[in-house]
Amino acid sequence: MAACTVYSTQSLRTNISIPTSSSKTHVGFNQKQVVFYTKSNNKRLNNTSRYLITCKASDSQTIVIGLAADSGCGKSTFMRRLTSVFGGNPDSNTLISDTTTVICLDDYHSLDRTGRKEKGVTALDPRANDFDLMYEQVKAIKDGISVQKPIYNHVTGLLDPPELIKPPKILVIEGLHPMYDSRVRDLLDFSIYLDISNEVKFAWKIQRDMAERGHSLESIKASIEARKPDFEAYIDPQKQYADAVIEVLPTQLIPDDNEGKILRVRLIQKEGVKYFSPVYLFDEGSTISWIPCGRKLTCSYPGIKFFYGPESYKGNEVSVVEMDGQFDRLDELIYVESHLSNLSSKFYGEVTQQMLKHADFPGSNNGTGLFQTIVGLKIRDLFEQIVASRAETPVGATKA
Ligand SMILES: Nc1ncnc2c1ncn2[C@@H]1O[C@H](COP(=O)(O)OP(=O)(O)OP(=O)(O)O)[C@@H](O)[C@H]1O
Ligand SMILES: O=C(CO)[C@H](O)[C@H](O)COP(=O)(O)O
Repeated sequence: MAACTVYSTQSLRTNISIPTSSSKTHVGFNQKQVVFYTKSNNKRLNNTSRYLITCKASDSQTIVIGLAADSGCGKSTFMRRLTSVFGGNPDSNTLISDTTTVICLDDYHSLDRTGRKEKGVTALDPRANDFDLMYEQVKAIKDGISVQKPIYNHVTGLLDPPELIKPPKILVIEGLHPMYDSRVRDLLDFSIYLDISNEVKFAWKIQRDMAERGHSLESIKASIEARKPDFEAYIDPQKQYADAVIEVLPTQLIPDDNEGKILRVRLIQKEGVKYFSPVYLFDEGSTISWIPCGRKLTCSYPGIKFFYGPESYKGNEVSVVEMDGQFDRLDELIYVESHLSNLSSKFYGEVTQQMLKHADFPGSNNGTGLFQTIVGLKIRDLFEQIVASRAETPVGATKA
């Protein structure tokens, strides 16, 4: 239950307050109203109009983060970095730390694998997903109410019996459609889109699905092609709504490179988002190109190039930090970190420390790992700011 203070309306000015669990009553919540029960026999009390309930939202509201990307685009890797920033265990299967719970939106597939096949729709098609249930459950969790969430089983292609999800401090909803439905989108306190270009997606898919899942090159190509129209219609447009986009492109340092190993990664940060202040290089608002290679940073061919500047993105004002190339020595990242500002780190060198801690994660030697780590710190900062602001102002005042 949320920690709420119950005031008698007649005696507000005389400062008489009844705590949430007084000797005679305790307070319950359903989705619409506050309900009083007697303690002795848990009987509902109807005549509660004399009371005014004031709840501090910090105690009762979950912060919701949306992470959108196509399958195989690094969502799990990003979640492991985020969990680690919050002090959780990034190697746990459930990715649940004391603070964060991650829900994979595949669990809201309304059609199982056979159902999709019969109807001739992909999992990316909104018709294969239950947005009403997604909205109701995310809203309930945000309001502090536990839900029985369905589970989509990727091994069997069927829906398993549901599992209980209790409201955490931070809920991350990750998957194909966190920003597709406007009702769900409006519940998000912050949103991220991982935008992996087709060339790079292909290289990653081959690496994973051939090496780890035994798929053939032809089948991987066919699956990417089959998903393309729905990806473009339903997934890609969500990036216009994202507060931060991590865009992953082939390098520009090697002319006509098509290996997809060296990456140019752009962190696109929306301006004017509450509790989110974009990271910048050297001088906020300026436009800068920087090649840090030299005495303080070892760079083998083709080197490393940074860029920072303002841009317009999908009709929004954004600022972009870009890194092309990869680090030879990860400990030297501290040199780059010292030139970045507004990182929301707790101490000098925290970004480098996080990157070194997970040096074995994919992308740790390039901009994907660097920017995922920075966005993780930004989410922690956003969370701390929201909690602090709620602690200052009790935002809910309800007459029962
Ligand atoms: N930054 C990266 N650099 C290189 N390869 C990467 C990177 N991120 C992910 N990959 C590759 O892509 C694969 C998929 O990554 P990950 O499991 O994090 O993606 P996902 O979006 O969670 O996938 P799915 O939705 O299919 O479970 C990894 O096994 C790895 O091969
Ligand atoms: O795009 C996806 C998100 O992960 C999957 O393809 C979708 O969830 C369907 O899963 P499966 O192929 O295991 O039936």
